[in-house]
Amino acid sequence: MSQSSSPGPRGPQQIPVVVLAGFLGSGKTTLLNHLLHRSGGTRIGAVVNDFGAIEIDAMAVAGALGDSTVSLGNGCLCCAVDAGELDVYLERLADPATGIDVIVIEASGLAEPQELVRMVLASENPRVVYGGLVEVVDAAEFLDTRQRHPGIDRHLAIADLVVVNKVDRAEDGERVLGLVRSLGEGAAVVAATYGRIDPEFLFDCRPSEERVGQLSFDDLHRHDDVHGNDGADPHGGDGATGGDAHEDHLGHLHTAYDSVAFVSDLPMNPRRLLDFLDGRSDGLYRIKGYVDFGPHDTRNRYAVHAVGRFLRFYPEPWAPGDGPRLTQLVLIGTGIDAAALTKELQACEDDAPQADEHSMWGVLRYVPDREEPEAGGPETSDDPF
Ligand SMILES: Nc1nc2c(ncn2[C@@H]2O[C@H](COP(=O)(O)OP(=O)(O)OP(=O)(O)O)[C@@H](O)[C@H]2O)c(=O)[nH]1
Repeated sequence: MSQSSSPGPRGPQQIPVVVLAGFLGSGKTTLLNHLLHRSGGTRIGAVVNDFGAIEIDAMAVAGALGDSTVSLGNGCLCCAVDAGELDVYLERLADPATGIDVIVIEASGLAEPQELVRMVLASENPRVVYGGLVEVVDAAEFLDTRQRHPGIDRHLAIADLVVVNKVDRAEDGERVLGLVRSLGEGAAVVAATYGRIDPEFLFDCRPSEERVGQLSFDDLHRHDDVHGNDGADPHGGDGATGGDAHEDHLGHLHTAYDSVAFVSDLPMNPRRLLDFLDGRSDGLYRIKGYVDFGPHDTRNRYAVHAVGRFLRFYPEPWAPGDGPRLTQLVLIGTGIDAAALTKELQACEDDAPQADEHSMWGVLRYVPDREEPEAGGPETSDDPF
């Protein structure tokens, strides 16, 4: 491999840029929040990329980061943003005045990691250096996801560190770990729940001088055949956010997915929303956002996460600075009908002034025990890291 394909050793003033990738809902935001809470004196800057039109992930990390986070919404970073645009953000975060020690790019769950690596390597900013690729795997969903998208193997093959997350939910965590190890081609593999890994893993996951993850020089300079073919119909979906199958990113995961953004200033009826969620199709793989149940719970908004058949609500008190009380949801899936979904969600709106008794029971069934941290929330104090 040509030496010119690899970043040189980190200079004294250089800030590593770590790419944090992984399929939809695997736990990237949860891991990023863990790092933010547990990184001690290390100051982390984050670039958060949302697939949907509402920047839910950025909302989930912004509280912890303030001005150290920049958000690149509405489309996969791998295609929607060019290297020059990313450079502007890296420049801002790498400014010595920010005091940032490491930058983490949280990719959307449908981004192609090799494209992101390429973009970081293309950065002309002498203050940043590529810091490695971390892939988060959802141990509970991995076997199914891999069946639908065999191209995912390729993502693991170029990773420097693979975090096999959600081992608490996996039926056979050991099998998934073994499989990931065999696909990781030398990457460090670490099991985790709620992304709780030792931050040292990440900040030390810089590749050696000889390699950029498992990417070869040719991989990095060839656009055509590095994407792998996952068998998904690149023209699937109705052409919303993810449907623009451009020649350059034909075969990218996101070309088979569409997203729908739903915003409402009317409260949602909890029973109707639950019926909607319980009846969601398998193609509707990921839902995330915040729900206002109005009179059914005037004190809290509810962060909602659906990943495959997994569903959770996380109540969080409304804060005075939250602005108008809105429901904001992003729905991501294959073969979804945006207009029909919007209509179904509109049918969940409810401006009745009073809550009926027990209306929240269905929702509360999906509120986790206290020890489960919310994707954007604080962690329990007995975390090992
Ligand atoms: N049971 C369990 N749930 C987890 C774990 N890690 C994350 N979750 C939950 O999984 C859901 C999705 O987590 P996120 O961190 O938002 O996932 P993500 O990869 O950022 O999602 P996208 O950005 O949409 O791709 C949330 O409800 C998390 O609380 C885990 O180890 N175990």
